Amino acid sequence: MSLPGLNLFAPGDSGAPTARTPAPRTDDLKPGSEFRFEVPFGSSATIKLLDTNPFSPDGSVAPTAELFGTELAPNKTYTFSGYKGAVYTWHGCRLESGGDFDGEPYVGEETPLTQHANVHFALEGLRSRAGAAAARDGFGPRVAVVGPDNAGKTSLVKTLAAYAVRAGRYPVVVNLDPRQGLLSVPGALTATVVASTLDVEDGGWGSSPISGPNPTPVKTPLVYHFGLPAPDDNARLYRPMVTRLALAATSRLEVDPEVRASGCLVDTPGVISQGKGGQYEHLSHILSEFSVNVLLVLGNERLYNDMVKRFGQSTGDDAVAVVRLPKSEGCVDRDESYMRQLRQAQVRSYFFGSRSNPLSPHGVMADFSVVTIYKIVESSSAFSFLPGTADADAAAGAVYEPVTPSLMLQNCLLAVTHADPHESEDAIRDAGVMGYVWVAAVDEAKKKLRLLMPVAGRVPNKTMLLGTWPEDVADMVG
Ligand SMILES: Nc1ncnc2c1ncn2[C@@H]1O[C@H](COP(=O)(O)OP(=O)(O)OP(=O)(O)O)[C@@H](O)[C@H]1O
Repeated sequence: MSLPGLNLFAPGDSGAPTARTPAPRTDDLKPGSEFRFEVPFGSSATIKLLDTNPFSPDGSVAPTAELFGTELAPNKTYTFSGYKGAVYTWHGCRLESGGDFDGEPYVGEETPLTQHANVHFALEGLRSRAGAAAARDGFGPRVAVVGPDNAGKTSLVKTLAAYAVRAGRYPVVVNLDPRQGLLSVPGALTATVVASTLDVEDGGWGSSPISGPNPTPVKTPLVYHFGLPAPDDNARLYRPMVTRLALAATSRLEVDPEVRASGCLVDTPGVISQGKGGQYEHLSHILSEFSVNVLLVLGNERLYNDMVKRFGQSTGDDAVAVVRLPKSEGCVDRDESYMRQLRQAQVRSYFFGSRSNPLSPHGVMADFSVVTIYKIVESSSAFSFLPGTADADAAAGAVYEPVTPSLMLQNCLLAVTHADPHESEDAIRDAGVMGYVWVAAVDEAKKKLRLLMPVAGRVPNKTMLLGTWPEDVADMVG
């Protein structure tokens, strides 16, 4: 399905077993245990749930297994590449696995899944109450997950979203962490109504509609492009974007009673849980904009105490239930080289899809004169909600600067917004993203850009944004 000459996957990532592939192994998982595994980028490994439960000799209990809340189908082979995760079983199961794992997979018996399931059932209680009160504008739980980097926040959000979908709910899942994308590229902040099964293999969420058929129903995220790695890299941009996403999420909750009763699940960046240099201000902004009433704190006892002191004291409609959950023993620290590969893989899969759902991007030529590009400016100046700060904002400078196309754009990702060319900064910021293009080549002599677009057609006459995050992705087109 790919265009001739385009590399569909990274070199070595063909999906075929390599020469050093060890023989398949089988593992019997006791009820309540999980199979933890890591697969490097450029390799692949498979996992299959066998149709037999060694812990139910009379066959009365069917084997079950799930990956971050989404059930595996028996006898189906799932293929993973550049992945770290765990298959959990409630009732016991036998797994067959093979391929190029990073180290030996192992079975862990200490998992916090029971607590996570209890949180799900508590949220279900709130949703049922909200559903019963839907005629009276009952809102389901608005949940935010906080904790340091690699504490398992995204995994918890994924698990709770998957359980909610299995219970017939339609939660709005919000990603406020620009370090990695959720149904979009890194640098994007997104809100998505998750109404269908999550995809087990492709990063665990599924895909957004771009082109071609899809094995799992697509999800349509609302996207704003922040384009920098951390909220503090431009708080004057981050906070209004959070407000904008919260408005969009709230209006979605308002118009649809089923979404309203399901509530929302908000994933936050680890850095804002550090409490240093006003980081809690970001958190407090997120909680108030999304009217969060359930705050899940992962791992850290000090953070939990801070959260209770700061947010757990209010009563009545503003009350926030602060709940501490243990960090999973399985959570793995991801080093910078892994994170970089993950970002690059997310950008590649935006254009080329995945092994199970390949996509066909299109190359187009565009004149320098038909593109309007702004660079997202890094700025450490603080954001303030105090009155009379317009002058301070003006003194802090622009958040977007016009860019004249040049070789510097080569290999860069550009966010195509809904804003017309030369609209105001606020209009561009609030416009949302219609899609992304990647700059394959720049011909300064002929004043032309060669762009890779996910769909065929002309380059939209809209404002494009260039951030420093994610970094350039080279060699996407062979
Ligand atoms: N039980 C588990 N077993 C194996 N791997 C796991 C488990 N739980 C989470 N992981 C993996 O650990 C890594 C970190 O988890 P996760 O992304 O959920 O953390 P996070 O708090 O969202 O991190 P960050 O804030 O840095 O994005 C991920 O690669 C995830 O797939």
